[in-house]
Amino acid sequence: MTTLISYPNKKLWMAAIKPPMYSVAIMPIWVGTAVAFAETRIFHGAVFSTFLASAILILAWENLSNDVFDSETGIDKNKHHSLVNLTANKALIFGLGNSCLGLGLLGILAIAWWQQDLTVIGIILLCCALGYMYQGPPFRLGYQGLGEILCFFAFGPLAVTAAYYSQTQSWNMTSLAASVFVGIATSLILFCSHFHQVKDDIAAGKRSPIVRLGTARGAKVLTWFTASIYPLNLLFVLLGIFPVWTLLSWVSLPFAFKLCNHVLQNHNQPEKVSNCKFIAVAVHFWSCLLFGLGFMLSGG
Ligand SMILES: C/C(=C\COP(=O)(O)OP(=O)(O)O)CCC[C@H](C)CCC[C@H](C)CCCC(C)C
Ligand SMILES: O=C(O)C1=CC(=O)c2ccccc2C1=O
Repeated sequence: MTTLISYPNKKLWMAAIKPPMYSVAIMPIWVGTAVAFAETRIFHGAVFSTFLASAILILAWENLSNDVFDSETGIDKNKHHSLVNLTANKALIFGLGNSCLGLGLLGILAIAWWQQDLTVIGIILLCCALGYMYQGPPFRLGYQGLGEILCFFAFGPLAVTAAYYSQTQSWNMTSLAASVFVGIATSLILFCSHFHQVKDDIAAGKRSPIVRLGTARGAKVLTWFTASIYPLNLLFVLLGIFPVWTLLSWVSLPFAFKLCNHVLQNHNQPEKVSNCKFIAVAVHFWSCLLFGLGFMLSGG
C-alpha cells in the first residue's frame, strides 16, 4: 500500500527536480575545458570540478526560482510537478534557490581568487542576469518568446568562453565556434519544452515560440535547427577549425532522428509530445559529450 501511494509521489518529485536536465549545466564546462586542453594542453582539475559543481548549483537556482516566479503568474496552476505546488511553500523554494545561487557563485569566486582575475565571475554573473531576465519580474522575457535566444547565449558563447578562460586565462576563436554548437543544442531543449504547454501558455499570456509559430511550423523549425548542428560541425572541421575527432558527435544522430520524427508526428498531441524535451536532452547530452571528447582526443 505504501508503495502504491508513494510511487506517484516519487515520480512527481523526480519530474519536479528533473535530474537529466542538469547535463545542460555540465556540457558547456566540459566542451570549454576540452577545447582549452586541445589548444593548450592545460587542464586544471580543481578548476574544472569547482566550475562543474557551481554550474549545477546555478542551474538549480534557475529552476527553483522558475517555479517561484511561474507560481506568481498562474502559468503553473496545472503543473503538479511544480516544486511550489508540491511543497505549498513558496518561501522555502525561493530560499533554497537563492542558497544554491549563493553557493554556486562562491565556487566561481574561488576560481576568480585562484586566478586573481574577475573575468570568469563577470561572465557568469551575466549568465545569471540572462537567467533572471528569462523569468523574473519585470522582464519575464521567456513570456515574449525570447527564451531560446537568452538560452543560446547563456549556455553557448558565455558559459563555454568562461570555461575556456577558467583553464587558460585567454580567449580563443575555436572555443567561440564550439560554443555555437553547444548553444544551439541547449536551445533545442527549451524549444521542445513548449510543445505540450500551448493551452496553459496562451491562458497565462505567454507567447512561447510554439504559441507564435503553431505546433506544425514549430516541428519543422525544430527539425531544421536539430539538423543544423551536424553540418555545422563538419563545416568547421573542413575549415580546419575543429579537429576531425569532433565528428564523433555524429554518433548522436539516431537521437536527433528520433526527436524530429517524434515531434513531426505528434506535435499537436500534448500527451504524446510532452516527452520530447527529454529526447532533446539525449541529443544534447550525446552530441556535446562526444563533441568535447573529440577535442580531448585531439589534444592527447
Ligand atoms: C528554467 C528554464 C526553463 C524552464 O522554462 P519554463 O518556464 O517554460 O518551464 P516549465 O514549463 O518547466 O515551468 C531554463 C531557462 C534558461 C535561461 C534562458 C538561461 C539560464 C542561464 C543559466 C542561469 C546559466 C547557467 C550557466 C552555467 C552553465 C554556468
Ligand atoms: O524545465 C525545463 O523545461 C528546463 C529547465 C532547464 O533548466 C533548461 C535549461 C536549458 C534549456 C532548457 C531547459 C528547460 O527546458
